[in-house]
Amino acid sequence: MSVDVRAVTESDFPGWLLALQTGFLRPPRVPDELVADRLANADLARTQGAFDGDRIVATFRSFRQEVSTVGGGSLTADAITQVTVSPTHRRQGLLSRMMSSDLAVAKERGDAIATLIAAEYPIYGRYGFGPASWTTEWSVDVRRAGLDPRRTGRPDDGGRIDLADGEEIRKIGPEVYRRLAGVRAGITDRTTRGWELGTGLGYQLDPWTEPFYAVYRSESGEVDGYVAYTADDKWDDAKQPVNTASVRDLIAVTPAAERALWQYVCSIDWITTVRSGYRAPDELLPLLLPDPRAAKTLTYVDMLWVRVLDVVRVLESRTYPVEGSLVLDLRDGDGLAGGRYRLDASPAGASCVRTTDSADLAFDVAELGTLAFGDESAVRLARLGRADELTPGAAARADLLFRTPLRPFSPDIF
Ligand SMILES: CC(=O)SCCNC(=O)CCNC(=O)[C@H](O)C(C)(C)COP(=O)(O)OP(=O)(O)OC[C@H]1O[C@@H](n2cnc3c(N)ncnc32)[C@H](O)[C@@H]1OP(=O)(O)O
Repeated sequence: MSVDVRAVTESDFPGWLLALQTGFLRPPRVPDELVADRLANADLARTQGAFDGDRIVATFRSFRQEVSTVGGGSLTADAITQVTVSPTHRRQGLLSRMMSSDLAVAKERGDAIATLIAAEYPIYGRYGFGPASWTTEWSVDVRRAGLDPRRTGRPDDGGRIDLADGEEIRKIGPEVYRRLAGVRAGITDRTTRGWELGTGLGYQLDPWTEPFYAVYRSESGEVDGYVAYTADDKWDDAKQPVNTASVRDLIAVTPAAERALWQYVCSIDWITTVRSGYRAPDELLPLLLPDPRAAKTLTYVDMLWVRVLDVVRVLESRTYPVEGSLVLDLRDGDGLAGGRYRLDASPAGASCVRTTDSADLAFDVAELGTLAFGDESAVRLARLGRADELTPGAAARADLLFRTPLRPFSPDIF
Protein backbone atom coordinates (compact mmCIF):
# COMPACT_ATOMS: atom_id res chain seq x y z
CA MET A 1 0.00 0.00 0.00
CA SER A 2 1.37 3.45 -0.84
CA VAL A 3 2.04 5.93 1.93
CA ASP A 4 0.07 9.17 1.78
CA VAL A 5 1.65 12.41 3.09
CA ARG A 6 -0.74 15.19 4.13
CA ALA A 7 -1.62 17.72 6.83
CA VAL A 8 -3.18 16.06 9.87
CA THR A 9 -6.67 16.72 11.26
CA GLU A 10 -7.70 17.00 14.90
CA SER A 11 -8.77 13.35 14.98
CA ASP A 12 -5.39 12.27 13.56
CA PHE A 13 -3.52 14.18 16.26
CA PRO A 14 -3.21 11.51 19.01
CA GLY A 15 -1.83 9.07 16.41
CA TRP A 16 0.55 11.78 15.19
CA LEU A 17 1.85 12.34 18.73
CA LEU A 18 2.27 8.58 19.18
CA ALA A 19 4.38 8.42 16.02
CA LEU A 20 6.41 11.40 17.31
CA GLN A 21 7.06 9.72 20.67
CA THR A 22 8.07 6.52 18.85
CA GLY A 23 10.41 8.30 16.44
CA PHE A 24 12.12 10.15 19.29
CA LEU A 25 12.43 6.91 21.31
CA ARG A 26 10.25 8.26 24.09
CA PRO A 27 7.77 5.95 25.85
CA PRO A 28 4.95 5.35 23.32
CA ARG A 29 2.26 6.84 25.53
CA VAL A 30 0.05 9.79 24.75
CA PRO A 31 -1.89 10.94 27.82
CA ASP A 32 -5.04 12.99 27.20
CA GLU A 33 -3.49 16.07 28.86
CA LEU A 34 -0.55 15.93 26.43
CA VAL A 35 -2.90 15.74 23.44
CA ALA A 36 -5.02 18.63 24.77
CA ASP A 37 -1.98 20.83 25.50
CA ARG A 38 -0.24 20.21 22.18
CA LEU A 39 -3.47 20.45 20.15
CA ALA A 40 -4.31 23.82 21.69
CA ASN A 41 -0.98 25.11 20.40
CA ALA A 42 -0.75 23.28 17.07
CA ASP A 43 -1.09 24.78 13.61
CA LEU A 44 -2.54 21.72 11.91
CA ALA A 45 -2.13 23.21 8.42
CA ARG A 46 1.64 23.10 9.04
CA THR A 47 1.64 19.66 10.73
CA GLN A 48 2.32 16.87 8.27
CA GLY A 49 1.87 13.16 8.80
CA ALA A 50 2.59 10.17 6.59
CA PHE A 51 -0.23 7.63 6.62
CA ASP A 52 0.23 3.93 5.95
CA GLY A 53 -3.41 2.95 6.03
CA ASP A 54 -4.71 4.36 9.32
CA ARG A 55 -1.33 4.43 11.03
CA ILE A 56 0.82 7.56 11.07
CA VAL A 57 4.41 6.55 10.34
CA ALA A 58 6.12 9.92 9.98
CA THR A 59 5.79 13.40 11.50
CA PHE A 60 6.92 16.88 10.45
CA ARG A 61 5.85 20.28 11.73
CA SER A 62 6.81 23.87 10.98
CA PHE A 63 5.97 27.21 12.55
CA ARG A 64 6.69 30.90 12.04
CA GLN A 65 9.83 32.16 13.70
CA GLU A 66 11.82 35.40 13.76
CA VAL A 67 15.61 35.13 13.66
CA SER A 68 17.90 38.08 14.42
CA THR A 69 20.35 39.11 11.72
CA VAL A 70 23.72 40.81 11.90
CA GLY A 71 23.11 44.42 12.98
CA GLY A 72 19.86 43.81 14.87
CA GLY A 73 17.37 43.22 12.05
CA SER A 74 15.28 40.10 11.73
CA LEU A 75 14.15 37.54 9.17
CA THR A 76 10.97 35.48 9.11
CA ALA A 77 11.82 31.81 9.14
CA ASP A 78 10.01 28.57 8.48
CA ALA A 79 11.12 26.73 11.64
CA ILE A 80 11.07 22.97 11.18
CA THR A 81 10.70 20.60 14.12
CA GLN A 82 9.43 17.21 15.31
CA VAL A 83 10.69 15.37 12.26
CA THR A 84 10.42 11.60 12.64
CA VAL A 85 10.01 8.55 10.47
CA SER A 86 9.05 5.32 12.23
CA PRO A 87 11.69 2.58 12.22
CA THR A 88 9.40 0.46 10.02
CA HIS A 89 9.40 3.10 7.26
CA ARG A 90 12.87 4.65 7.36
CA ARG A 91 14.94 5.22 4.21
CA GLN A 92 11.97 5.11 1.87
CA GLY A 93 12.05 8.81 1.06
CA LEU A 94 9.41 10.02 3.55
CA LEU A 95 11.55 12.78 5.06
CA SER A 96 12.42 13.98 1.55
CA ARG A 97 8.73 14.13 0.59
CA MET A 98 7.71 16.06 3.73
CA MET A 99 10.69 18.42 3.48
CA SER A 100 10.20 19.30 -0.18
CA SER A 101 6.53 20.01 0.32
CA ASP A 102 7.18 22.19 3.41
CA LEU A 103 10.00 24.18 1.77
CA ALA A 104 7.93 24.80 -1.36
CA VAL A 105 5.08 26.21 0.75
CA ALA A 106 7.52 28.31 2.81
CA LYS A 107 9.02 29.78 -0.35
CA GLU A 108 5.56 30.53 -1.69
CA ARG A 109 4.58 32.18 1.60
CA GLY A 110 7.63 34.43 1.35
CA ASP A 111 9.69 33.14 4.27
CA ALA A 112 13.31 34.24 3.84
CA ILE A 113 14.89 31.17 5.43
CA ALA A 114 14.04 27.79 6.91
CA THR A 115 15.64 26.82 10.22
CA LEU A 116 16.06 23.74 12.37
CA ILE A 117 18.18 22.15 15.06
CA ALA A 118 19.53 18.90 13.61
CA ALA A 119 19.35 15.67 15.62
CA GLU A 120 22.29 14.35 13.58
CA TYR A 121 24.72 16.31 11.44
CA PRO A 122 24.41 14.33 8.15
CA ILE A 123 20.64 14.63 7.71
CA TYR A 124 19.90 18.12 6.37
CA GLY A 125 22.75 19.32 4.15
CA ARG A 126 21.15 17.53 1.19
CA TYR A 127 18.12 19.84 1.51
CA GLY A 128 20.24 23.02 1.30
CA PHE A 129 20.70 23.60 5.06
CA GLY A 130 24.05 24.65 6.51
CA PRO A 131 25.06 25.20 10.14
CA ALA A 132 24.83 28.95 10.79
CA SER A 133 25.86 28.76 14.43
CA TRP A 134 27.74 26.47 16.79
CA THR A 135 27.53 25.89 20.48
CA THR A 136 29.87 25.01 23.32
CA GLU A 137 29.24 23.47 26.70
CA TRP A 138 31.81 23.79 29.49
CA SER A 139 32.23 22.11 32.82
CA VAL A 140 33.96 24.43 35.30
CA ASP A 141 35.99 22.96 38.14
CA VAL A 142 35.24 25.79 40.55
CA ARG A 143 38.04 24.93 42.98
CA ARG A 144 40.65 25.19 40.21
CA ALA A 145 39.15 28.30 38.63
CA GLY A 146 41.12 30.65 40.86
CA LEU A 147 38.18 32.86 41.81
CA ASP A 148 38.48 34.70 45.10
CA PRO A 149 36.70 32.41 47.57
CA ARG A 150 35.58 35.44 49.61
CA ARG A 151 33.49 36.70 46.75
CA THR A 152 29.84 36.99 47.62
CA GLY A 153 28.59 37.10 44.07
CA ARG A 154 28.18 40.87 44.33
CA PRO A 155 29.11 42.48 40.98
CA ASP A 156 32.08 44.83 41.19
CA ASP A 157 30.67 47.38 38.75
CA GLY A 158 27.94 48.92 40.87
CA GLY A 159 25.32 46.47 39.60
CA ARG A 160 23.51 43.96 41.79
CA ILE A 161 22.17 40.45 41.70
CA ASP A 162 18.83 39.51 43.23
CA LEU A 163 17.14 36.15 43.54
CA ALA A 164 13.89 35.87 41.58
CA ASP A 165 11.20 33.35 40.69
CA GLY A 166 9.62 32.06 37.49
CA GLU A 167 6.83 34.62 37.59
CA GLU A 168 9.31 37.49 37.68
CA ILE A 169 11.34 35.93 34.86
CA ARG A 170 8.20 35.69 32.71
CA LYS A 171 7.73 39.44 33.26
CA ILE A 172 11.26 40.73 32.77
CA GLY A 173 12.74 38.01 30.56
CA PRO A 174 11.11 38.86 27.22
CA GLU A 175 12.55 42.40 27.14
CA VAL A 176 16.06 41.20 28.04
CA TYR A 177 15.80 38.53 25.37
CA ARG A 178 14.56 41.04 22.79
CA ARG A 179 17.55 43.26 23.53
CA LEU A 180 19.87 40.28 23.12
CA ALA A 181 18.48 39.77 19.61
CA GLY A 182 19.56 43.35 18.92
CA VAL A 183 23.19 42.61 19.68
CA ARG A 184 23.69 39.02 18.50
CA ALA A 185 22.67 37.41 15.21
CA GLY A 186 21.02 34.01 14.99
CA ILE A 187 18.76 34.47 18.03
CA THR A 188 15.45 32.68 17.47
CA ASP A 189 12.47 34.42 19.08
CA ARG A 190 10.84 33.05 22.25
CA THR A 191 7.06 33.01 22.30
CA THR A 192 4.90 33.48 25.38
CA ARG A 193 4.44 29.72 25.35
CA GLY A 194 8.21 29.27 25.22
CA TRP A 195 8.56 31.42 28.34
CA GLU A 196 5.80 29.47 30.07
CA LEU A 197 7.18 26.02 29.26
CA GLY A 198 10.70 27.20 30.13
CA THR A 199 9.57 28.34 33.57
CA GLY A 200 7.51 25.29 34.48
CA LEU A 201 4.00 26.18 33.28
CA GLY A 202 1.99 24.08 30.81
CA TYR A 203 2.24 20.34 30.21
CA GLN A 204 5.84 19.22 30.77
CA LEU A 205 7.09 16.07 29.04
CA ASP A 206 9.70 15.46 31.72
CA PRO A 207 9.25 15.90 35.47
CA TRP A 208 9.83 19.58 36.27
CA THR A 209 12.56 20.66 38.69
CA GLU A 210 12.09 24.25 39.78
CA PRO A 211 15.38 26.09 39.14
CA PHE A 212 16.89 28.96 41.10
CA TYR A 213 16.72 32.30 39.30
CA ALA A 214 18.97 35.33 39.76
CA VAL A 215 18.63 38.68 38.00
CA TYR A 216 21.43 41.15 37.23
CA ARG A 217 20.59 44.86 37.40
CA SER A 218 23.05 47.53 36.30
CA GLU A 219 23.99 50.45 38.52
CA SER A 220 21.16 52.46 36.96
CA GLY A 221 18.69 49.69 37.82
CA GLU A 222 18.20 48.26 34.34
CA VAL A 223 17.68 44.50 34.08
CA ASP A 224 20.54 43.41 31.81
CA GLY A 225 20.47 39.66 32.39
CA TYR A 226 19.36 36.69 34.41
CA VAL A 227 20.35 33.11 35.07
CA ALA A 228 18.33 29.97 35.81
CA TYR A 229 20.20 27.05 37.36
CA THR A 230 19.53 23.84 39.21
CA ALA A 231 21.76 22.11 41.76
CA ASP A 232 22.04 18.51 42.85
CA ASP A 233 22.56 17.62 46.49
CA LYS A 234 25.80 15.63 46.60
CA TRP A 235 28.27 15.17 49.44
CA ASP A 236 31.28 12.88 49.44
CA ASP A 237 32.28 10.31 52.09
CA ALA A 238 34.29 12.92 53.99
CA LYS A 239 31.17 15.10 54.23
CA GLN A 240 32.55 17.57 51.68
CA PRO A 241 30.03 19.23 49.38
CA VAL A 242 30.46 18.20 45.72
CA ASN A 243 27.47 19.84 44.14
CA THR A 244 27.04 20.63 40.48
CA ALA A 245 25.15 23.72 39.38
CA SER A 246 23.66 23.22 35.92
CA VAL A 247 22.84 26.41 34.09
CA ARG A 248 19.55 26.02 32.30
CA ASP A 249 19.33 29.50 30.85
CA LEU A 250 21.61 32.54 31.05
CA ILE A 251 20.74 35.63 29.09
CA ALA A 252 23.07 38.61 29.35
CA VAL A 253 22.76 41.68 27.17
CA THR A 254 25.87 43.50 28.35
CA PRO A 255 29.37 42.14 29.00
CA ALA A 256 29.09 43.38 32.60
CA ALA A 257 25.96 41.27 33.11
CA GLU A 258 27.62 38.25 31.48
CA ARG A 259 30.68 38.55 33.73
CA ALA A 260 28.64 39.12 36.87
CA LEU A 261 26.25 36.22 36.30
CA TRP A 262 29.06 33.72 35.68
CA GLN A 263 30.95 35.03 38.70
CA TYR A 264 27.78 34.57 40.72
CA VAL A 265 27.15 30.97 39.62
CA CYS A 266 30.82 30.07 40.17
CA SER A 267 30.86 31.47 43.70
CA ILE A 268 27.87 29.72 45.31
CA ASP A 269 28.80 27.82 48.47
CA TRP A 270 28.78 24.00 48.11
CA ILE A 271 29.04 24.23 44.30
CA THR A 272 32.23 22.57 43.07
CA THR A 273 31.27 22.10 39.42
CA VAL A 274 29.33 24.39 37.10
CA ARG A 275 27.92 22.97 33.89
CA SER A 276 27.33 25.85 31.53
CA GLY A 277 24.63 24.34 29.32
CA TYR A 278 24.79 25.21 25.60
CA ARG A 279 26.48 28.58 25.19
CA ALA A 280 27.83 30.77 22.40
CA PRO A 281 31.36 29.55 21.60
CA ASP A 282 32.71 33.08 22.20
CA GLU A 283 31.08 33.37 25.63
CA LEU A 284 33.34 35.22 28.10
CA LEU A 285 33.24 32.31 30.53
CA PRO A 286 36.53 30.50 30.20
CA LEU A 287 38.63 33.65 29.91
CA LEU A 288 37.05 35.45 32.83
CA LEU A 289 38.32 32.74 35.14
CA PRO A 290 41.83 33.37 36.52
CA ASP A 291 42.59 29.84 35.31
CA PRO A 292 40.61 29.30 32.08
CA ARG A 293 41.76 25.66 31.95
CA ALA A 294 39.38 25.02 34.83
CA ALA A 295 36.65 25.18 32.17
CA LYS A 296 36.75 21.91 30.29
CA THR A 297 35.08 21.93 26.89
CA LEU A 298 32.45 19.19 26.94
CA THR A 299 31.08 19.82 23.49
CA TYR A 300 31.49 22.00 20.44
CA VAL A 301 28.81 21.23 17.88
CA ASP A 302 26.55 22.69 15.22
CA MET A 303 23.46 24.50 16.55
CA LEU A 304 21.10 26.45 14.26
CA TRP A 305 20.87 25.20 10.66
CA VAL A 306 19.69 27.66 8.03
CA ARG A 307 18.30 27.02 4.54
CA VAL A 308 18.22 30.22 2.50
CA LEU A 309 15.00 30.63 0.50
CA ASP A 310 15.27 34.31 -0.46
CA VAL A 311 18.86 35.37 -1.15
CA VAL A 312 18.05 39.05 -1.69
CA ARG A 313 16.24 39.42 1.64
CA VAL A 314 18.90 37.48 3.53
CA LEU A 315 21.77 39.59 2.18
CA GLU A 316 19.93 42.91 2.41
CA SER A 317 18.62 42.33 5.94
CA ARG A 318 22.03 42.44 7.59
CA THR A 319 24.65 45.13 8.06
CA TYR A 320 28.21 45.10 6.73
CA PRO A 321 31.27 46.59 8.44
CA VAL A 322 33.06 47.75 5.26
CA GLU A 323 32.31 48.71 1.69
CA GLY A 324 32.60 45.98 -0.94
CA SER A 325 30.98 44.16 -3.84
CA LEU A 326 30.75 40.47 -4.66
CA VAL A 327 29.06 38.38 -7.30
CA LEU A 328 27.93 35.04 -5.89
CA ASP A 329 26.94 32.05 -8.00
CA LEU A 330 24.68 29.81 -5.92
CA ARG A 331 23.94 26.21 -6.83
CA ASP A 332 20.61 24.95 -5.55
CA GLY A 333 19.61 21.43 -6.60
CA ASP A 334 16.05 22.04 -5.40
CA GLY A 335 15.60 25.18 -7.53
CA LEU A 336 14.49 27.37 -4.61
CA ALA A 337 17.18 30.05 -4.40
CA GLY A 338 19.91 29.32 -6.94
CA GLY A 339 21.35 31.78 -9.46
CA ARG A 340 23.83 34.61 -9.69
CA TYR A 341 23.53 37.59 -7.35
CA ARG A 342 25.43 40.85 -7.06
CA LEU A 343 25.90 42.21 -3.55
CA ASP A 344 26.93 45.85 -3.11
CA ALA A 345 27.43 46.45 0.58
CA SER A 346 28.64 49.26 2.80
CA PRO A 347 28.10 50.34 6.41
CA ALA A 348 25.29 52.55 5.06
CA GLY A 349 23.29 49.64 3.65
CA ALA A 350 23.32 46.87 1.07
CA SER A 351 21.69 46.04 -2.22
CA CYS A 352 21.47 42.57 -3.72
CA VAL A 353 20.15 41.90 -7.21
CA ARG A 354 20.16 39.07 -9.70
CA THR A 355 22.91 39.61 -12.27
CA THR A 356 24.61 38.21 -15.35
CA ASP A 357 28.00 39.64 -14.26
CA SER A 358 30.78 37.08 -13.97
CA ALA A 359 30.92 35.46 -10.55
CA ASP A 360 33.60 35.96 -7.88
CA LEU A 361 32.63 33.01 -5.72
CA ALA A 362 30.52 29.92 -6.39
CA PHE A 363 29.10 27.56 -3.80
CA ASP A 364 26.09 25.49 -2.83
CA VAL A 365 23.17 27.36 -1.25
CA ALA A 366 23.85 25.44 2.00
CA GLU A 367 27.09 27.42 2.37
CA LEU A 368 25.21 30.71 2.27
CA GLY A 369 23.37 29.54 5.39
CA THR A 370 26.76 29.20 7.09
CA LEU A 371 28.14 32.53 5.81
CA ALA A 372 25.20 34.93 6.02
CA PHE A 373 25.07 35.08 9.84
CA GLY A 374 28.78 35.78 10.04
CA ASP A 375 30.15 32.63 11.64
CA GLU A 376 31.86 30.71 8.85
CA SER A 377 34.82 31.86 6.82
CA ALA A 378 34.67 31.86 3.01
CA VAL A 379 38.45 31.32 3.00
CA ARG A 380 37.96 28.17 5.04
CA LEU A 381 35.16 26.99 2.74
CA ALA A 382 37.44 27.51 -0.26
CA ARG A 383 40.24 25.56 1.47
CA LEU A 384 37.73 22.79 2.15
CA GLY A 385 36.80 22.71 -1.53
CA ARG A 386 33.25 23.78 -0.69
CA ALA A 387 33.52 27.21 -2.35
CA ASP A 388 35.13 27.95 -5.73
CA GLU A 389 37.09 31.17 -5.82
CA LEU A 390 36.63 32.45 -9.40
CA THR A 391 38.30 35.83 -8.81
CA PRO A 392 41.60 35.73 -6.88
CA GLY A 393 41.14 37.05 -3.34
CA ALA A 394 37.33 36.86 -3.48
CA ALA A 395 37.04 34.59 -0.45
CA ALA A 396 39.10 36.96 1.70
CA ARG A 397 36.96 39.88 0.48
CA ALA A 398 33.83 37.90 1.40
CA ASP A 399 35.20 37.37 4.90
CA LEU A 400 35.79 41.10 5.36
CA LEU A 401 32.15 41.68 4.42
CA PHE A 402 30.41 38.80 6.16
CA ARG A 403 32.24 38.04 9.38
CA THR A 404 31.10 39.54 12.67
CA PRO A 405 32.77 40.49 15.98
CA LEU A 406 30.22 38.44 17.97
CA ARG A 407 29.54 34.92 16.76
CA PRO A 408 25.89 34.16 16.00
CA PHE A 409 24.17 32.03 18.58
CA SER A 410 20.72 30.87 19.50
CA PRO A 411 20.22 29.55 23.03
CA ASP A 412 17.00 27.64 22.37
CA ILE A 413 16.47 24.16 21.01
CA PHE A 414 13.15 23.88 19.19
C1 LIG B 1 14.48 19.11 13.00
C2 LIG B 1 14.32 17.78 13.70
O1 LIG B 1 13.25 17.44 14.12
S1 LIG B 1 15.68 16.82 13.94
C3 LIG B 1 15.07 15.20 14.34
C4 LIG B 1 15.22 14.22 13.20
N1 LIG B 1 14.64 12.95 13.63
C5 LIG B 1 15.40 11.93 14.10
O2 LIG B 1 16.61 11.96 14.13
C6 LIG B 1 14.62 10.75 14.65
C7 LIG B 1 15.20 9.39 14.18
N2 LIG B 1 15.37 9.34 12.73
C8 LIG B 1 14.33 9.39 11.87
O3 LIG B 1 13.18 9.53 12.25
C9 LIG B 1 14.62 9.24 10.38
O4 LIG B 1 15.71 8.40 10.23
C10 LIG B 1 14.91 10.58 9.65
C11 LIG B 1 13.72 11.52 9.85
C12 LIG B 1 16.17 11.26 10.19
C13 LIG B 1 15.14 10.30 8.16
O5 LIG B 1 13.92 9.88 7.59
P1 LIG B 1 13.89 8.95 6.28
O6 LIG B 1 12.48 8.93 5.79
O7 LIG B 1 14.55 7.67 6.57
O8 LIG B 1 14.77 9.79 5.27
P2 LIG B 1 14.72 9.64 3.68
O9 LIG B 1 14.41 8.22 3.32
O10 LIG B 1 13.82 10.69 3.10
O11 LIG B 1 16.22 9.95 3.36
C14 LIG B 1 16.65 10.87 2.43
C15 LIG B 1 18.16 10.77 2.32
O12 LIG B 1 18.74 11.15 3.56
C16 LIG B 1 19.59 10.13 4.06
N3 LIG B 1 19.43 10.09 5.52
C17 LIG B 1 18.29 10.06 6.19
N4 LIG B 1 18.53 10.05 7.50
C18 LIG B 1 19.86 10.06 7.66
C19 LIG B 1 20.71 10.04 8.79
N5 LIG B 1 20.21 10.01 10.05
N6 LIG B 1 22.04 10.07 8.59
C20 LIG B 1 22.54 10.12 7.33
N7 LIG B 1 21.77 10.12 6.20
C21 LIG B 1 20.44 10.10 6.39
C22 LIG B 1 19.06 8.87 3.42
O13 LIG B 1 20.02 7.85 3.37
C23 LIG B 1 18.66 9.36 2.06
O14 LIG B 1 19.82 9.48 1.27
P3 LIG B 1 19.81 9.13 -0.30
O15 LIG B 1 18.78 10.04 -0.91
O16 LIG B 1 21.21 9.41 -0.71
O17 LIG B 1 19.40 7.69 -0.35
